[in-house]
Amino acid sequence: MSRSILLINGPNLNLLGTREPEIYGHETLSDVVGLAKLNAEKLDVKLYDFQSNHEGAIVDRIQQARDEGVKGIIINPGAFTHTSVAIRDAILGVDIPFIELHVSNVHAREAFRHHSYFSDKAVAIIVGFGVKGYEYALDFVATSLKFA
Ligand SMILES: O=C1C[C@@](O)(C(=O)O)C[C@@H](O)[C@@H]1O
Repeated sequence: MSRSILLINGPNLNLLGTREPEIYGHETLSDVVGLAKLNAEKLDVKLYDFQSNHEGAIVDRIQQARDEGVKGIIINPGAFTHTSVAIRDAILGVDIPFIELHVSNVHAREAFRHHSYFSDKAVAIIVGFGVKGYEYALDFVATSLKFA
């Protein structure tokens, strides 16, 4: 399979489903990843998935993606969205196009969530669609020429 996509979830997203459910909903990360894998199969793409609470581990995973020939990255950097120059540099360093995704509408929340170290470089941003955003992102990446 020539097209592979990497889905990255940053810190605390392993708690999806139990973490502040009024903001992030009731579906777990394994629900989300399970559905994404099924959809990837239908779209004929290989999906790698990775979750970490550690900045350096995410940097390492992004660097590995280049060796794997990953064509597109979908990333929910969690709180690192608002702090991480290192993850930004990694994703620019490997030169793989990416989509930035947030489950919640970060712009309707605290001011410190309004700034992102990723948005100005992302192909597209998905914000506030709940976990449905992961389905939209995968569909877009798998069918977009930018990720061919
Ligand atoms: O951990 C998260 C999750 C988040 O990225 C989201 O998916 O809505 C929004 C971030 O501000 C927050 O730190």
